[in-house]
Amino acid sequence: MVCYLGRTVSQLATIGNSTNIMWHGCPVDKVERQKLLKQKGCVIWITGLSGSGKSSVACALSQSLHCRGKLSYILDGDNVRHGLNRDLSFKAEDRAENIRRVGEVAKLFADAGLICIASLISPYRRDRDACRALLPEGSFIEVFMDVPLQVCEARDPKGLYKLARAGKIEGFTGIHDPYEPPLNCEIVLEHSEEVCASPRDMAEKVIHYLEENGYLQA
Ligand SMILES: Nc1ncnc2c1ncn2[C@@H]1O[C@H](COP(=O)(O)OS(=O)(=O)O)[C@@H](OP(=O)(O)O)[C@H]1O
Ligand SMILES: Nc1ncnc2c1ncn2[C@@H]1O[C@H](COP(=O)(O)OP(=O)(O)O)[C@@H](O)[C@H]1O
Repeated sequence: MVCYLGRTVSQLATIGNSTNIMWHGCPVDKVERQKLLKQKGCVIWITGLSGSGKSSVACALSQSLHCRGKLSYILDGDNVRHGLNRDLSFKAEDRAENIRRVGEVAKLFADAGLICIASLISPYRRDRDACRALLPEGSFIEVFMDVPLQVCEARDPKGLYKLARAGKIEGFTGIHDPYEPPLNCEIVLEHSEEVCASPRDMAEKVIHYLEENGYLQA
């Protein structure tokens, strides 16, 4: 029987198209990294329509965590599509692959002990739930930007809704393509005529959740 690093070759695995692979552990693990950072790794997944405020809340949250001496990192859909996911379109299957890849990266960041803030439209429940399943129970914190389409379209900072309405963009979320709101997410950030909260106020609601659930301590 062949051994490698004290492991028998029979522990080789096939994952997808990757054959004969073996997971390597290390004495410095997630627990040690969390002690170093004095926080618990997790994924804060911000989902909502284009223009709902995902990036604004993500930035405000990262700033607030930084002021508390906590290390976070933002995976923003727009930004990730400039590099890692530059090969993906907005067809449903490509959006699914976008979310799958970001979910796997977010899982690695959480394992590194980081507070990973993922802000993507991520319109399909099935894709978001698949990301949730990658993480230990409680480590995937889904945040829904509950902002009506009318408000998002009135904001339209990039003019994309206008282009979509003019037929110059096809398959735009909320206009041509669907958005499936979460059915039981951890946090809902509402913005309506009655409830007007700033990105900072919204971020503080997420901070409160993290404090209450012990993520801001090792
Ligand atoms: N067809 C279509 N539908 C929706 N959004 C579009 C589209 N084409 C380009 N954009 C711009 O891409 C940003 C969304 O990228 P995401 O990776 O978050 O989308 S998804 O999760 O894969 O659905 C999104 O950025 P945000 O406005 O910050 O959400 C848009 O500016
Ligand atoms: N809570 C808020 N109240 C008012 N305007 C907001 C709020 N959050 C974001 N905005 C504005 O809405 C627009 C879209 O915000 P953004 O964070 O880019 O949304 P998304 O990332 O979901 O596309 C921007 O012009 C931003 O300044």
